Amino acid sequence: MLEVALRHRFGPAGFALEAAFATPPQGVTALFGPSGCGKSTILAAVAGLLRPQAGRIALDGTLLLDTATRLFLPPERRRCGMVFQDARLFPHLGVERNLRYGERRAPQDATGPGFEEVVALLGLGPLMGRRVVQLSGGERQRVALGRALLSRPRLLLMDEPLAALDAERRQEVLPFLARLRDVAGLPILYVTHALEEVDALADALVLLEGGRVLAAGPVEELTARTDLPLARRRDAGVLLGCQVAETGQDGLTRLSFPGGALLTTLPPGPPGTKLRLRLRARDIAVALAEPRDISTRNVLKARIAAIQPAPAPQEVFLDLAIGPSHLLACVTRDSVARLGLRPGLELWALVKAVTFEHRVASGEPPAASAAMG
Ligand SMILES: Nc1ncnc2c1ncn2[C@@H]1O[C@H](COP(=O)(O)OP(=O)(O)OP(=O)(O)O)[C@@H](O)[C@H]1O
Repeated sequence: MLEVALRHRFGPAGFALEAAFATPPQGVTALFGPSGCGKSTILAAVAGLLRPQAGRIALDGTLLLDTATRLFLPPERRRCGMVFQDARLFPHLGVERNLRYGERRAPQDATGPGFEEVVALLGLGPLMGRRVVQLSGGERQRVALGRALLSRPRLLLMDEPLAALDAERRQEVLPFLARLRDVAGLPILYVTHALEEVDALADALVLLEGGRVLAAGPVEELTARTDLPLARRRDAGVLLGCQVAETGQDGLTRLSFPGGALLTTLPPGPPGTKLRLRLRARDIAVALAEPRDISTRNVLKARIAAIQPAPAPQEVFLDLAIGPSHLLACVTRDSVARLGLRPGLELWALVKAVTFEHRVASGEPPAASAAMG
């Protein structure tokens, strides 16, 4: 677990950071927020590249920084692997020698995946004989991930590692990042602007604004809250953990979640594959009676748990309970009045589309949208 508590101001009237959060012991914690909210500053402080005016940082109980006792571990003793937006490989060295550089930085007694294992994990075999200039942006990032992992870090810090890539390349690298997350068994602090990356990779989220933490916790929990900036986005909606139940003869795949099931058109993997669905609040409608003779296949029995304000004054969020699971639907206040919607009311939720993200290291395409209409 990484524990971070920081206070820092750049100059008397400059940007002020005051942030505290803790990450789970393994998996990706995304630092998410608008430009200039302090994400990279936090990463720099954790790496030891910035000495904050006040703070304490501990990794699995070991102090990296404690300004109260003037403890400041230099960057090279923190055992943080870093991956930046640009791969920062040594251009004059080939792929293998870049990777070996990482390996040489690993402490003698450190445990972790070996050279061959990392090469296989990140699909680097075919790149081995190449020079850095002969690599695509996505390939460079994969080598940078390998180099970071081979230094056997205790923590990985990633500063927008996909931001410099086009959409196609991002999709190419995402599954490798997911594999690394699942195999490395380390905490990964991951700075991003892209919700798509949060959906695909993050276990926990730290939402930042103006140098402060607005909220921190499991991604599923934070995406279900209507009081956070995430709810103001067009793609606002809950993330729902699902499992592939079966693929029927009709070619539709049944995904089960606690309390219900959804049908999708895309084949998201063999039975048992775990996925995470983003159910956008704008893609969910409600009906008082079970709708018949409509094209929407995903019609779920639900109960209104709460009605909460939405960003637009003429709209609200319905918090819909389906067994133990919750969805958010965005409807107009006019619909609330016309249908007499109120907490406790049972109704039907019509899910018009889902976006799903693979959560398992599989090498399959990580993200896709499926409309079932
Ligand atoms: N060395 C510095 N001196 C003065 N101000 C700084 C310094 N480094 C960063 N800042 C300011 O601190 C604020 C936070 O910067 P930071 O890079 O942490 O934001 P960010 O959330 O990572 O932004 P982005 O998403 O655009 O990369 C910004 O207003 C920036 O201008």
